Amino acid sequence: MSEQQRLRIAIQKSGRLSKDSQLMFKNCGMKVNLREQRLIAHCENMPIDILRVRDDDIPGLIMDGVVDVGIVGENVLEEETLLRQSQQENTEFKMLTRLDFGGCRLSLAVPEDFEFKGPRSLANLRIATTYPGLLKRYMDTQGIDYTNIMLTGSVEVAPRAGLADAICDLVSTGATLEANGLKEVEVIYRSKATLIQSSNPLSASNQALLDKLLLRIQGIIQAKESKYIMLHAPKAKLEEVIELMPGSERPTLLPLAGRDDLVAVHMVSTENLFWETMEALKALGASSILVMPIEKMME
Ligand SMILES: Nc1ncnc2c1ncn2[C@@H]1O[C@H](COP(=O)(O)OP(=O)(O)OP(=O)(O)O)[C@@H](O)[C@H]1O
Ligand SMILES: O=P(O)(O)OC[C@H]1O[C@H](OP(=O)(O)OP(=O)(O)O)[C@H](O)[C@@H]1O
Ligand SMILES: [Mg+2]
Repeated sequence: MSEQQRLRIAIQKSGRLSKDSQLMFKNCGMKVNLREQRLIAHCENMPIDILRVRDDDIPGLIMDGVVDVGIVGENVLEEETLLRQSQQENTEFKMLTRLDFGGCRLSLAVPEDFEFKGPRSLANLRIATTYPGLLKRYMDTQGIDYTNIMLTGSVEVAPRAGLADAICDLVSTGATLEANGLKEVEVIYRSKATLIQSSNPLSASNQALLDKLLLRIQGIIQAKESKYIMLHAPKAKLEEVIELMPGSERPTLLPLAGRDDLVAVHMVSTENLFWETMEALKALGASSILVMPIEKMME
């Protein structure tokens, strides 16, 4: 098959989304040798090429139809969309699915000793960010003037370096802010990684391949969120036990050898079973409660 006909997927070369993107494709059954530091990696068992680029380039590559599919944070996607809209450029793409990694928030943060009494406290101050479009949209809705200081990295250092009074940057655990003597004061955008597709039509075979991959990806996400639960329950308390199990519409009931008073209950739960629920189940007389991970799922 020629290079042109292979499905082209762009992922971040190295950074926060790289490992999870690679693992997701591996779990989909794709065999890709990414060990070499090459821009393009060929999938050995499917007609797919993986392009490894900086995450900032992925939305543009999709919107310009240079690659077919991409994994990128919603923050970067939305920022590129705002930039392109301001330049009257094409912003079309198809959102395929939100993924279960790359969760973070874009927040305003100020030095610990800054007296913050709401976004108004930032009026006419300098705010350093890598996301000028998202910051402007937020400040415009608040009706607050400010000076944008564009930085592509080390944003958290800007206040200490005297470059800015506040920052607008990505936060996950908050450890980076704390290490730089800053406090988070407003969340302006919540983001996760997403799978997006170019709006250019694919060949029938590539579209079929993508549809298959998408089902596998959704199966992986669903499986990660689900648990297989097994327990022994007293027959007399069965209704109450089933009531307590999360998403327990159709449990399987099995007889237990030599025990007429007990029954085994098996079910797939779409949620985790919390300790509190396990304790409540035990209080009802349930025993041998097992909560097991599910690797793959197809409904
Ligand atoms: N602390 C975090 N926890 C989880 N996800 C994050 C975190 N920080 C960023 N992300 C998400 O991962 C994406 C990539 O983050 P990363 O810091 O690797 O980007 P980068 O430094 O711009 O990389 P590149 O070199 O590809 O431009 C972000 O746009 C965001 O969607
Ligand atoms: O709240 P935290 O858990 O500390 O995470 C936030 C940090 O993570 C990201 O940077 P990353 O560590 O990916 O490095 P980078 O600045 O080189 O992109 C982001 O830009 C923040 O700096
Ligand atoms: Mg980047």
